[in-house]
Amino acid sequence: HAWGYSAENGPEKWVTKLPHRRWVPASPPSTIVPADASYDAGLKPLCLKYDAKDCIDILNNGHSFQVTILTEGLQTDPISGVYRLKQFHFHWGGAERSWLRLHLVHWNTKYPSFGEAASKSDGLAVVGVFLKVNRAENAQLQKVLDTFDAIKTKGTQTTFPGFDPTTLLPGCLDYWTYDGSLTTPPLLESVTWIVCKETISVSPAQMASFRALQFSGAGEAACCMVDNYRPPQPLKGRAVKASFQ
Ligand SMILES: NS(=O)(=O)c1ncc[nH]1
Ligand SMILES: [Zn+2]
Repeated sequence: HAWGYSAENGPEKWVTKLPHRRWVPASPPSTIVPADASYDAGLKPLCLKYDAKDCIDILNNGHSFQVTILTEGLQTDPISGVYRLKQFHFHWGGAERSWLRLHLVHWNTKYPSFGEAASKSDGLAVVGVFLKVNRAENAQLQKVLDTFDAIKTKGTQTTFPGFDPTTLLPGCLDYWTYDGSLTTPPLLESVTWIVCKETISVSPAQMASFRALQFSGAGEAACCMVDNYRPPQPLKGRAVKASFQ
């Protein structure tokens, strides 16, 4: 049966066929990067270019919600080549763990499609941004939250035109980068993780909106969408490089 985040079908049950390198812990930036992160002068600035006209819709897929994009975006240099934004989504904690993470999922356009790229070691690049719960409301993020009534339950979606994902990025794009895997099944080991040092803010009320979404489908017993994240996994000796000193 389908994977999820419950005791029955959650991360402990995600049996992976291949020996997977684990993705590096994505916990609050203060702890995400082990002290052994090393500055790499060869890393160039993260250059994210998206076009608002390419945002098309927003979907509750039963694990998170994702905004699907038509065309490209990312050009950056921990990883040479042009990566195209495919979708972005979030992960967040439950009441006692008020944090959120934004993942902008890109695929390497040297491959014909996301599906092809997803199985290649240089196929995917996910930009991770941490959201910190502060007093300030995030007006850009609110545009995403305003669709939540229409995507409350699994399988619902609505149009979401004209949103520019760069408006969700922090001002400073210093980042850490390391090789890892998708954090959801099939946990493919094809992700170059690019995690921004700087966070963006979200208000407590906005945080509550995320938790009003449901894993469950309409007509099913309501199950709030919280803790939809994979617990941190060990670095397993992989180097984490920093684009900043
Ligand atoms: N959470 S993640 O960014 O690793 C991901 N994207 C697509 C599937 N899983
Ligand atoms: Zn994710």
